[in-house]
Amino acid sequence: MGLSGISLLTTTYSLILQHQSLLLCLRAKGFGLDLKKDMEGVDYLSDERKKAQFDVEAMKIAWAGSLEAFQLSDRMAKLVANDPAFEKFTRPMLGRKELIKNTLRKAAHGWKLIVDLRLTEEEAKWLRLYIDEPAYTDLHWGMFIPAIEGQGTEEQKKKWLPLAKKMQIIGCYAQTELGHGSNVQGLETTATFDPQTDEFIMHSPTLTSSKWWPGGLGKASTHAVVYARLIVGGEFHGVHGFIVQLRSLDDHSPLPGVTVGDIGMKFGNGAYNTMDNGVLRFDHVRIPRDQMLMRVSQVTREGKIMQSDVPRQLIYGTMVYVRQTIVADASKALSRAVCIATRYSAIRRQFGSRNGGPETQVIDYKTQQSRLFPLLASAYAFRFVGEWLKWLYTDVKERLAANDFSTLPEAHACTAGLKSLTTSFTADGIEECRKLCGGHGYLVSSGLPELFAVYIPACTYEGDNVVLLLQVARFLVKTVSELGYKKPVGTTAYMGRVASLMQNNCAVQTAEGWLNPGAVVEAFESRAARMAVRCGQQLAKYENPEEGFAELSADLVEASIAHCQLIVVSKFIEKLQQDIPGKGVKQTLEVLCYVYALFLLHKHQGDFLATGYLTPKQASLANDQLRTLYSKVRPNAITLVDSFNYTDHYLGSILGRYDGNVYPKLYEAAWKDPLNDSDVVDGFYEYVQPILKQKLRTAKL
Ligand SMILES: CCCCCCCCCCC/C=C/C(=O)SCCNC(=O)CCNC(=O)[C@H](O)C(C)(C)COP(=O)(O)OP(=O)(O)OC[C@H]1O[C@@H](n2cnc3c(N)ncnc32)[C@H](O)[C@@H]1OP(=O)(O)O
Ligand SMILES: Cc1cc2nc3c(=O)[nH]c(=O)nc-3n(C[C@H](O)[C@H](O)[C@H](O)COP(=O)(O)OP(=O)(O)OC[C@H]3O[C@@H](n4cnc5c(N)ncnc54)[C@H](O)[C@@H]3O)c2cc1C
Repeated sequence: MGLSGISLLTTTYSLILQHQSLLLCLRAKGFGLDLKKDMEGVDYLSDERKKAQFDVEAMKIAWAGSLEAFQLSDRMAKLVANDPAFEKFTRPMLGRKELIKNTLRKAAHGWKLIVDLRLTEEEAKWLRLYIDEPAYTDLHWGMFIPAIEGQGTEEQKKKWLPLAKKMQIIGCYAQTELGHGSNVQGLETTATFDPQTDEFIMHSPTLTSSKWWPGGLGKASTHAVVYARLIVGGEFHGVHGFIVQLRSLDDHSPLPGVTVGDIGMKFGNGAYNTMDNGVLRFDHVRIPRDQMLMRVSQVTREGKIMQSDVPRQLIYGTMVYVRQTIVADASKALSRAVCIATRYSAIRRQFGSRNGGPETQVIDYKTQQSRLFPLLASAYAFRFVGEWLKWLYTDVKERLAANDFSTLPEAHACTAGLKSLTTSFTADGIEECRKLCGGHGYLVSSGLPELFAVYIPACTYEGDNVVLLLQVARFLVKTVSELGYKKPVGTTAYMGRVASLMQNNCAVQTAEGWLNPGAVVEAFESRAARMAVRCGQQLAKYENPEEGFAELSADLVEASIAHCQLIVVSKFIEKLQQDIPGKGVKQTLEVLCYVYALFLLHKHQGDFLATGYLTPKQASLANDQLRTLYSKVRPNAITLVDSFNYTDHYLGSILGRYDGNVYPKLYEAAWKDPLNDSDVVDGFYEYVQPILKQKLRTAKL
């Protein structure tokens, strides 16, 4: 569609919106309510905002990472929120075809803004984030381009990146197959070198070899990085990436030998159904030899395999990159849900009314606090560990460019483990936020059902969370087994003090004693070290290490979780050792840091007790301190979620509105449902009236 088509659509769309709100006013008046009068301009959360004990503007900067990052993100959020083309409230009601067309329209409008306003890549990334609709562009920018950047030679990058970055081609990341996802080495698609023609022949030999799941593949992509078994001279040489054109650049039809389509509807309405996850089969499709991504291995014109000195694991490098971005995204998704649940918990009142006065705000119930505040603290914890992981990834990338591969295993273990830990917790956390909002949380207009439906596949894509924790376990077991002769570094450096961590027990004697970063870190280090060493000792009893690993895998997963939780706690504490300006900002973050750590300690106290590091009394003191900490969070709760700086557009939730004007807006939204277009429902005369009018022949009923 041309750009004039897009603006016509936008105008039509805003006319529809105006028409809807007019209808709504008339209808509401019909019920004797003047909603317009009640609704506008009042901040129902202003009393809550006055309770803040810290400088909210400074906290916004601490959350964003820097003043520049805050300003950039704020500018992009407002650009999207103020543009009617990005309206999203009708999304859950659209059929699949309309949904995809709507997403294509938004992506085109987003691209027009990027070009017209000359946005930087960083600005464009935030723009796409705030458009808040999974689209083929996520995979094009998030995986296709990084795959070429990470695995292509300089020549290949020179050829393909300009085309991709100007969007003259659209690409996706085609790795997973119908029969193979986690086991990448088990992929069946073949790329056979033909020395006669200097080409690879891409082929899907079985049904299970069909590519299945790649986002953007179904309908949008013209190209893909396809992962396939390299076959040269009749021999298999491992899985590699190949750039393959799938569709004509003239009319978008599939090229000869290519069968491609969408895999069908996914969980939830709207949600991830805006994405065209696809299926792809090749029937002996030929591509030039130079379309194999050749940074790791090269195939020469003569059909020789040449290995460069980079490790073959670099073929998995795009996954390391994306797992790192997924950790940063976890804090965004969790903070959105928490923002909604916190604001609504301050508006919602139940029970406790005295002398006809108002009922109690549900946020004041200790049970509500003990469920909500750890999620709030976790959102901040994930934000800071995400920031650290980005630093780690940047460092590894620079080292790789200089052919230093020493930190790659650590980067793999950290990205895999933290991706798993943060996405599992966030998925559960969003669902908990829905429950914290009672019945209204189940309404689509709360924003929570769609957020949940969009988010949960994060536990599966980019590596199933259990499979990834098992990777961390391998890394830990290796670290433990090498302790006698190799000094552990990075996130496993604490293992170097394993003797004292195994012997020393917790010294905390009072609830206040837990407000000590050293005591907290030592508790998490001791628990993680003891669990890893215990697994190592158990493993040593097996003659066949692989058999032992499989047998003990559930325990190994728990040890990996303990290690990853230690990383998150430590990075939060390290963040607080930095200069954080603004009245009360650091002190408030310290409270959240202790909430995060002591909540985990309470939740997993079985581990801490079983490893013998804590006594039941010390565990109980931690819980006492947690209650005190919740009281400290309470006055700051609303402003802590305001500090995320989310627009109402991005939140997409009536319950989470900034002004707290929940009930009139919920009432208004109900009347926007198409079912309320008429008083008598379609189908009434066919299916309901005949029942009402029936004359029963027997008197039995
Ligand atoms: C602005 C950015 C926006 C981004 C937008 C993105 C939005 C997201 C949308 C979602 C898109 C989703 C995409 C996908 O899902 S793509 C497909 C992802 N697939 C997977 O993740 C598959 C998971 N499986 C694997 O990663 C591996 O196969 C596995 C780790 C399980 C390894 O299996 P296996 O044991 O068979 O391993 P190998 O024999 O091949 O290798 C073992 C050694 O290699 C090391 N290793 C493994 N992985 C890595 C890695 N990624 N990096 C570095 N090293 C790695 C492993 O530790 C072993 O090392 P040792 O031999 O030394 O022990
Ligand atoms: C929304 C979405 C988008 C996606 N986008 C893409 C994309 O763009 N490109 C792409 O290539 N792929 C994509 N994928 C595919 C995704 O990467 C895979 O689904 C994922 O890697 C998991 O693999 P699997 O489906 O084979 O799960 P399986 O490995 O079959 O997992 C099934 C179960 O087996 C368990 N299991 C598997 N192996 C082990 C083991 N060794 N030990 C113990 N338990 C095990 C798992 O824990 C899980 O419980 C996407 C998937 C989804 C849901």
